[in-house]
Amino acid sequence: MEIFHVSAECYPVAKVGGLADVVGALPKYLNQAGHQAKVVVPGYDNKWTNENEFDVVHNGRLKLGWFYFDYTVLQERTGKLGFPLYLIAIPELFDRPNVYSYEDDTERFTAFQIAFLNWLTESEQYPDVIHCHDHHTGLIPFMVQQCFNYQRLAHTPTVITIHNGQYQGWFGFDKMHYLPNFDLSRTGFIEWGGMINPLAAGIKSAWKVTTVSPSYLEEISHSANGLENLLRYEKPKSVGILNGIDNEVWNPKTDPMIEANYALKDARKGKEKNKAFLCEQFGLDPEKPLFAFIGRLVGEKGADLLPEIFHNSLRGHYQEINILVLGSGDTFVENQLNSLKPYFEGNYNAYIGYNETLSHIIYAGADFLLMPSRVEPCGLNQMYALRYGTIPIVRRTGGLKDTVIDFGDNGFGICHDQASVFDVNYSISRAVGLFHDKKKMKQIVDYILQIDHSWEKAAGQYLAIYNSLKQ
Ligand SMILES: Nc1ncnc2c1ncn2[C@@H]1O[C@H](COP(=O)(O)OP(=O)(O)O[C@H]2O[C@H](CO)[C@@H](O)[C@H](O)[C@H]2O)[C@@H](O)[C@H]1O
Repeated sequence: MEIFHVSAECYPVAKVGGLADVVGALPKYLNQAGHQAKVVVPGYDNKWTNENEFDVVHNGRLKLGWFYFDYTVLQERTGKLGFPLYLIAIPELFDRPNVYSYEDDTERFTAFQIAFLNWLTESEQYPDVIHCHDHHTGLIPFMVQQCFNYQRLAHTPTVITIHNGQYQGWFGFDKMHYLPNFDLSRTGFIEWGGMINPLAAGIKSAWKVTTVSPSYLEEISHSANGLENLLRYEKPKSVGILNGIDNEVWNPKTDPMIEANYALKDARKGKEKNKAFLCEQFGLDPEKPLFAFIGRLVGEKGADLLPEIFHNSLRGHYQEINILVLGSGDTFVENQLNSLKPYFEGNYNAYIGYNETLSHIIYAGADFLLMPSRVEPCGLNQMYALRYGTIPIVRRTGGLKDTVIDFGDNGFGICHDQASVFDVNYSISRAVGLFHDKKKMKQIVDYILQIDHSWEKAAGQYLAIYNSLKQ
């Protein structure tokens, strides 16, 4: 079966968060299962693109409202990612280093989607499935079905995966002329709440909707940033599939980014070496439990709670614990996290920014990983933590609820119900107790190192969906 995955991100080509990890892994596993899964992302002007080689496979021109843009489709030459990778280069819109947060993001991602469909129709490619990811590609299922230019693709099954329903890509009807012509009586398919809503358009028009965990599918029928009623209505065509992780990239035995590699039998030593490295880099004490947070510093992740949580725990367990943060996002939170440093020197540090290598070393060297998320559609960090023998401390929500069981319930993690300062401080206190129970700690670490969250299972569930859509 031939499947095109279309996305704004793909690891290692362009990564902002977990979307990239999924799009960089799932297609590889689909190919290993004997299918032809391909990935299409915009051609950004970033390090990865500049360091790799491509062949031009198509040149075209697209119309966006009153403007015309030339675009080129480039194919990565070696196939080393485990899937054919195509970049759609639209120099005026994507020749920039970052993935998002430009004023013309609406124009950029609408043009990207049009270019993708133009390319398929002009080169007469008819895949078995087009799989879209998040709102940046949510207009594709609509355009395939409704735009006159793409009539020949009208019967191609489309799937949309919601990685994060908070962001929907809204824009006004003053930009409706960006879309290629369609029967205006179908305008309802792109509208939600008086705006053009690309995520809603994807949900309405795609043949199947998937969310990245079963619990998240339940949650979004009552909390989805305005899309609750739509998601409830579309529930019969929706499925929750828990993400996997790329066991080749995230493998403590072979990971080239960490200080010392390890497996089950030498996990204690290996983790100690990584912890020692981190503690030296960040002026922390390797004898004390190390708590870490990795992620985007935004409300969904509970990042605004972190400064108070850290302040309370560092005072309550005075000089007994270490805390290390890696993240970027809300400037106010970034400043607050930085401003804690002088008060708790030797026990607390923060790296404000994005650093892939450091994230791997933290998963390997920390004892506990904090995830006080308000919303967590799946969450990959807790699965990476488990893979590296680090105990996750999570709020029971979305995918966190589906993947972590409290050690008090014969499980292996620490769970709390509220995204509140009190709940997290209490969980940290429980973790300190656990850390000093060496026997229990070893038993849990040995157990979690053997949990398998690889993509094989989830890839099989996606294949079952694709097969059910076969014409
Ligand atoms: N400062 C930093 N430096 C280095 N690495 C950093 C970093 N900040 C984040 N990361 C990395 O980015 C990824 C984050 O993935 P998540 O799944 O936790 O969240 P995200 O909210 O981006 O994804 C959304 O999509 C994914 C995929 O479906 C869902 O799991 C999730 O719940 C949903 O919110 C991890 O690989 C993490 O290590």
